[in-house]
Amino acid sequence: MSPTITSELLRSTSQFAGRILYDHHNLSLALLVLSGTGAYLIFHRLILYPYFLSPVRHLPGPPLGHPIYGQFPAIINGEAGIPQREWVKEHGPVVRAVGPIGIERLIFMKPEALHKILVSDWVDYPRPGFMRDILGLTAGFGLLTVTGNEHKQMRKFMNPAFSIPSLMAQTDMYYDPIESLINTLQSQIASETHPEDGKEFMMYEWMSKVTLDIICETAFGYRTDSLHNPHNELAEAYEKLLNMQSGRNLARFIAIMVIPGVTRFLQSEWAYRHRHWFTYFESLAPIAVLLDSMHRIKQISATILAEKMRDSPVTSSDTEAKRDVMSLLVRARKADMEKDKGAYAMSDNAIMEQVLTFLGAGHETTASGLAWTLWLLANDQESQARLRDEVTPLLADNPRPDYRSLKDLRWLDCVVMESLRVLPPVPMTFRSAEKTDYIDGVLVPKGTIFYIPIRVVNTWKAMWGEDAEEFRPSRWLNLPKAYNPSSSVLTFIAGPHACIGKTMAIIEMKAVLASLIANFEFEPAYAGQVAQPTAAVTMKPKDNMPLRVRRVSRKQ
Ligand code: HEM
Repeated sequence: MSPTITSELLRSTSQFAGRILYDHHNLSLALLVLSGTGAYLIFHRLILYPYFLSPVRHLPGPPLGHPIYGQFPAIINGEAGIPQREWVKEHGPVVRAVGPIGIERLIFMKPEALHKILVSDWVDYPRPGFMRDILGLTAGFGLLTVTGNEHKQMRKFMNPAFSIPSLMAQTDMYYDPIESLINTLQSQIASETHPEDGKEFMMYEWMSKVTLDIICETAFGYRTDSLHNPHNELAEAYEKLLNMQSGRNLARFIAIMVIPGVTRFLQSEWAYRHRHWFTYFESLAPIAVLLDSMHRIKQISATILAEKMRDSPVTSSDTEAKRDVMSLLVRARKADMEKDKGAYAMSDNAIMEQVLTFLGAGHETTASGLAWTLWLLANDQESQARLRDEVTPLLADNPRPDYRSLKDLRWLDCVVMESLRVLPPVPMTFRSAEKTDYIDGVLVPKGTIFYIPIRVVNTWKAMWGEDAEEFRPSRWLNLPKAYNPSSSVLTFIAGPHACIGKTMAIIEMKAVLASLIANFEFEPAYAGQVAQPTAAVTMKPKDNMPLRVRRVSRKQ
C-alpha cells in the first residue's frame, strides 16, 4: 500500500471516528475503530507489505528477520559492511534486505547500475531525507545536505578551493602538526625505562589529533594544536560532539533523530535556550551536549569568518594571501560579486556551515584511513619495510616533501590506495529513489532506499579476484583488466556527489605516513590482536587501535 493510500485511510478513519463521537458520543466505538486501524496499519507495515505486496519482494536476499527490526540487529551488531558482503556472496549482485519497521533496502553491485544511481541520474537518486537531516545537525547544512541545482551551484563555487594548484600551495601547512606528532612520540618513547622496546600508543587517538590540527589549519587557517593543548575551544567542542555519536550514544542518537520533525526542532533557537531540560532524562542528555557543542562551533566559525572578511584581499595572485579553503571561498565570493552583481554568492551562513562540514566530513575519515593503514602495515612487515626504503632517502633530503614529490612515491601510493580499498573509512552510504524506474532490469518503486555498499564493491571478488579481501599493495602495480577508477573502488564514491576532499585526503595521508614510517616501526600491540572496526558512519577502530611503536634504529 502506498503512503498516500495509507494516509488517506488514516484521514477517513479519523473523520469517521470524529463523526461517531460527534453524532453519538460513542467514545468506545471511536476508540475501537481507531485502534483497529492502528493495528491494521502495523500489520500492513510489518507483515502484509514486506511478505505479500512489495513489488520487489521476489528479489533475492536474507530472510526478513525480526518482525519489527528486520535485519537491523545483524547490521548494527556486525562489522560495518560485512553483513551486506555476506548477502552479496550468497544472493548475487542484486539484494533486497528488510530493515526496521519493514523498510526495504536494495543493493545493486553491477557498475552500470551504480553508474545510473550515482552518476548519470544522480538528481533522481539523492541522499535520503533522514540522512541529510542527521548529517545537517552533526556536519553542517553544507555540501553534504544540499541536492539538485543548489548542490550544482555550491559545488561549482567550491571546486577551485580543492583544485590541485590550491592543494599544492597548501601541502606545506601539514608539516607543523606532523613534526609536532613525531617529536611527541619520540620524546614519549625516549622517556620509557627501555626505550629500545618502544611504547604502546593508541594510534587512532594520535591520528585523530594530527588530522584535526591539519584540517583546522588548511580548511580555516585556525590553529588548534590539539596535540599539545587538549583544551582548545574548538577541539573540545568538537570532541564532545564526536563522543556523543559513539558507542551506545550512537544508537540512541539515531533512534531520536529519525523521529519526524526532531531535527528541525533541534535547529531552533528555542531548543538551544532550553537545552538543560534534556539533562533531566538520561536517554535525552546527549541532545544537550549536541546543542551546546554545535552552538560553540558556530560561534567560533562566525569569528573565523569575520576575520577572513576583514583580511582577505580580492587579488588571488597575492602570494601572501591566506591559502586555507575558507579564505579562498571568501576571496572567490568577493571577486565574483565585483565582476557580476548577479553571480551566485554563498551566504555568510552557508560559508560558516562549511566549517562543520569540513570537520564532519574531513577529519574522522582521514584519521581512520591513517589508523587502518598503520594497522595493515603493522601486520605486513614486508610492505612496511619497502615503504621505509622508499620514503627515507626523500625525507633525509627534505623533511617537508611537496605535493609532487609525495605524489611520485610509487609504493606509498600503492599502500594508501590498497588500504582505502580494503578498509574504507566510510564503508556504506545511502541513496533514495525519487522516481520509479528500471535499474539492472528491476522495476524500483519511488521511495526505495539503496545501500551504496562501498566496502562490498571495493572487495568484490568478481572484480578484484579471489584475494579481493586481502591487503596486497602490489596489485596497484598491475591492476585487473576490468578495473575502472569510477566503479571498481567507491571509497570516495563517484559522480557529482563524490568526495570533494578526495585529493586533499590522499595527499594528507601520504604526508603523515611518509614521516611516520621514516621515523618509526609499527607492530601489533599484542599477539592475536584483531582489527575492530565499528559499525558507525565512519568506520573507526573500536579499541582506538593500540600499536607498539619503536624508533627506527638506523636511518637507511
Ligand atoms: C580518507 C578520507 C575521506 C573519505 C574516505 C571520504 C569519503 C567520502 C564519501 C564516501 C563521500 C560521499 C558521501 C555520500 O555521498 O553519501 C564524501 C563526500 C564529501 N566529502 Fe569526503 N572523504 C574523505 C575526506 C574528506 C575531506 C578531507 C574533506 C574536506 C576537507 C571531505 C569533504 C567532503 C564533502 C564536502 C563531501 C560532500 C560532497 C558533495 O556531496 O558534493 N572529505 N566523502
